Amino acid sequence: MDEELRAIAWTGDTLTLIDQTVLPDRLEHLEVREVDVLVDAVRRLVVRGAPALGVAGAYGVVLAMLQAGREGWDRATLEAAVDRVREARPTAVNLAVGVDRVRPLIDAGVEAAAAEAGRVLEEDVAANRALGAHGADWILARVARRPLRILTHCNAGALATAGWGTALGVVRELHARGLVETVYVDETRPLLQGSRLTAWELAREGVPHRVQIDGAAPSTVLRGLVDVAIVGADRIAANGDTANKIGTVGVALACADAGIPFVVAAPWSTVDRATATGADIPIELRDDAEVLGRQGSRTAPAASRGFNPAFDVTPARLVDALVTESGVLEPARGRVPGA
Ligand SMILES: CSC[C@H]1O[C@H](OP(=O)(O)O)[C@H](O)[C@@H]1O
Repeated sequence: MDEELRAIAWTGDTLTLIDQTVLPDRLEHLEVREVDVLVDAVRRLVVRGAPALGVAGAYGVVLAMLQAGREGWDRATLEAAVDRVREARPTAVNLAVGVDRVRPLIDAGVEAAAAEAGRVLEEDVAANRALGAHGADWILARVARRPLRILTHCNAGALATAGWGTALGVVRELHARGLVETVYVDETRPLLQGSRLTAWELAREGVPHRVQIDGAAPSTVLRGLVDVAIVGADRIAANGDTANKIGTVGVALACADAGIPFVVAAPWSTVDRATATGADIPIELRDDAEVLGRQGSRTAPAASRGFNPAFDVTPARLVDALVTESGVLEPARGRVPGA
């Protein structure tokens, strides 16, 4: 494996994104200099994952400032453009957090705003490295100090963050210690972030893994084939309820029934104390076509409609560990962010 994987980078006036819609077939980059190109990239999941969206939001403010200077926007036009970035996807709280980190610096100028956005990026990489170690330590202390069989859902890796990853940050740390036997990777329909992105990250680094259909996950857990499940998060409420990719709560229910740890790995930037419970987390409803296919490749009759919530909410009582950069909370035991 060559240099560390970075999904998002800033070079002076351009945000360079790995285009995650064409992985694993092609590694291509999208260079973004305009706000509405970034908004489209967020909505199409060219860039995706809560922490990565936080960085995109932060630099989205800088892009808006630069475009305002090029095109002579007034302040209202600039603020409306920043709002479009902030509202591009509703569930991952990091997008709004990233915008709100940089927006107050609009009057301070592009250099100051870009410097703050750079801090958002580097803070996330540092947080992921730290939470990876905390998560590995917590798991090894509670499961066993031997190579482990892990299950993960969706992609919470370097591609979903500024670098290293959250759930995959814990996996990378365990792998570095020689303590990963295999990773069961849920393919994660409909957009296949697991089979396309997580498997790509693990394969390029030689981490043993097997891709499974989402529907296999509860059975794999209940058959005793998994020692621990580790997932990311898009928004964590004050009571510890956690929004993550659709299909996550099924994994958590199986883990609870099987008595194995269900671990959420996320930086504090994903915790939203202003959201009291999971019932208050906005769940993104995406296009039917992602579920049903489009003309010529439909997976259901033309008369069928789809139902495509992109996230679900796992209640805190099912979250054995919330792994952050400053340590591990245990929501299932009542140790929650808002306590
Ligand atoms: C480290 S956050 C990853 C998180 O974000 C993903 O959602 P999406 O691919 O729609 O941006 C998924 O929920 C992951 O767990």
